[in-house]
Amino acid sequence: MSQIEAVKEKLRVVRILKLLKKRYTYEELSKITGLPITVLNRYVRGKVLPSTDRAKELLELLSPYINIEEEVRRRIQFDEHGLFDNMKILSDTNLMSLIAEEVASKYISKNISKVLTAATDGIPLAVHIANELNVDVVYAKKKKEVGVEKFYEVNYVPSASGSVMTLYLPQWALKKGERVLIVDDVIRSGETQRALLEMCKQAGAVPVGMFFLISVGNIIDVLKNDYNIPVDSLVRL
Ligand SMILES: O=P(O)(O)OC[C@H]1O[C@H](OP(=O)(O)OP(=O)(O)O)[C@H](O)[C@@H]1O
Repeated sequence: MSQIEAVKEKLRVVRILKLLKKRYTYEELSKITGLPITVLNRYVRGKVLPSTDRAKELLELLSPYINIEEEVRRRIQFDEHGLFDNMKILSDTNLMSLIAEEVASKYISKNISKVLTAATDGIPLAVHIANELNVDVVYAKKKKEVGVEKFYEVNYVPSASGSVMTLYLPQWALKKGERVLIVDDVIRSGETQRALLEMCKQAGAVPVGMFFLISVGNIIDVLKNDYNIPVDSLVRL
């Protein structure tokens, strides 16, 4: 294992502990890990990192207690209009990092050169995944910013609106031949995602896969079928 990989593993353990700390007390975590509360507390507060051996041990001991999908599901609470507050998920940088690590491990060998999303809510997840893949992140916006010379532009009809919208991306942001991972927080009708795929087409870029935190209905299977690329979501509603 390289030094960087070892550090990443240690940071992963700290992230897992931080997440578990939201549901378990230090006493409970101490029983699970066999480590004193003071030691666990120092890890959680980022004061020290576990040794390489201890990080491995902790990963094994803690894995049965961690279920990222459940963690996301637990935060989805629908209101009377059938909507939910996704900021309960997107605001948790620790959770986002853990999810991004999993997604990146699937795509790390796929030579991704850009992560592409649509503003606004796709951005936090896209940044975390791009960071893990060590590539840049670009996002299409719903308005034309001044100061940009040329845009890719795609019209689409978002499910809820019933009116035509346009997504804009500066042309410098996506180049011919680039290998693109498309991500977003939620996919419902898939219209936003089809617009992003169309943007890749305009640029001559290659969509390599798609990942969503939450998908509604069977849209994942529809896109997989239509585009013949891996399409996954962490939580299916
Ligand atoms: O699959 P679809 O039916 O296209 O819906 C999914 C899109 O809807 C949400 O964005 P929204 O357009 O609400 O914009 P926002 O991120 O600025 O809230 C979400 O972030 C996705 O981009």
